[in-house]
Amino acid sequence: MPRATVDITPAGQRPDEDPSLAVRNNGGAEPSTEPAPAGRREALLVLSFGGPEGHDDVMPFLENVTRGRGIPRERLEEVAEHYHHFGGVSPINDQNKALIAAVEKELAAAGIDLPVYWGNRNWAPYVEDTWAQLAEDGIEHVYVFATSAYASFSGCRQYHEDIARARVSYGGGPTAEKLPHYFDTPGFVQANADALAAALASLPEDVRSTARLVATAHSIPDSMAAVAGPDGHAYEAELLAAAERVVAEAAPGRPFDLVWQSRSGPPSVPWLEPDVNDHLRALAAAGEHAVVLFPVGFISDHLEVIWDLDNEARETAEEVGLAFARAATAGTHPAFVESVRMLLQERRAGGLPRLGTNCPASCCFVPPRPARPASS
Ligand SMILES: CC1=C(CCC(=O)O)c2cc3nc(cc4[nH]c(cc5[nH]c(cc1n2)c(C)c5CCC(=O)O)c(CCC(=O)O)c4C)C(CCC(=O)O)=C3C
Ligand SMILES: [Fe+2]
Repeated sequence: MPRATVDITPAGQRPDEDPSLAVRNNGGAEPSTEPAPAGRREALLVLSFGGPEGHDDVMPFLENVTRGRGIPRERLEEVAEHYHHFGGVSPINDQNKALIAAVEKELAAAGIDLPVYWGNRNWAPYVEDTWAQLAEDGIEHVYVFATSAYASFSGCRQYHEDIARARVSYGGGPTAEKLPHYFDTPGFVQANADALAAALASLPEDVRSTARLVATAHSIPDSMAAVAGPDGHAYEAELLAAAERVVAEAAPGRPFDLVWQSRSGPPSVPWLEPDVNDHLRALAAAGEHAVVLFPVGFISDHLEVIWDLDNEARETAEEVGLAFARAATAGTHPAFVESVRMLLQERRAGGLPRLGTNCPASCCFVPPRPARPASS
């Protein structure tokens, strides 16, 4: 089922240029430093990407993802094949359910009585439907935990827009605030560091101490990277900071590289480089014997991890003779789950937003592509 679209920002206009848009964009409100008022009915909303649940869902899902974003048809067909390889089912939905179950348990254990809801941008349960449920359940305020740890249009602003679209489609509902970026929380770092250490330990003993550590994240267009975060380029900066902390924890003193995966878009548009596969070839050519990839850019082992790394990158490594291991993502690691609880608690207590890790409601803004006549 393709979802209905609601334009919340006129083409080319930043959401902060028109006060009425700012009101409608309350979901993306500036992070507050007020403590939660006593008696306010609150909830946590896990807001994610969504993924298909079977073969027939794949194309409508991809059309939702890429609507208006100028991704060539051939790329869609290629990506559809990746999903069909897994029965048309993305693992991301089960992973989100597992995260929600773990967070519910964590909150209950800490004596925090707060319901947890789930909504997606691109597939059921759509955030618009979840929003109606929140409103009907009498929830007055929602803390939004987006399943991306970083700044960028795709990982941050677009989630603000999802909230705004849901509010517009319902005609109101709870107020909301997006929890800060969490790439540098101790629990996220610990989860990734434990996974990196385990992946290193899985390599043959003779290459363990020399294996090259390679962090990966989703490539984005250069133009999107340039406007990520309040001063631009925050996506790359935050990824570098996260990878540095993970390596400092798991393999102190060892060098690492940060490279990019899963690029789409037409070849004429520049995206962040180098691509992970090109990088593996370059490492082999430079005489390296082994690599450990750690996809610090993602929080679960969804399709772009299990296909683009476990399949494509592993194959490239084999071709060029590199021993290969891939570290797990944070998933439901207890330290990560604890960090989610702490983010929430900090905010409810009125703690200062963590400096440098909050996007104002207007940042990461990428003007929509101008409408083009449909080509037949
Ligand atoms: C930064 C970033 C994240 C991390 C932040 C976050 O997690 O939000 C992310 C996550 C994800 N991306 C995902 C899937 C896809 N992304 C696509 C397309 C794109 N991603 C982009 C960026 C990112 N993407 C961009 C700039 C595009 C081009 C289109 C556009 O400008 O918007 C396409 C279209 C086909 C293609 O071209 O690949 C698909 C199918 C899935 C679900 C996987 C599953 O099903 O398990 C997840 C979690
Ligand atoms: Fe993506």
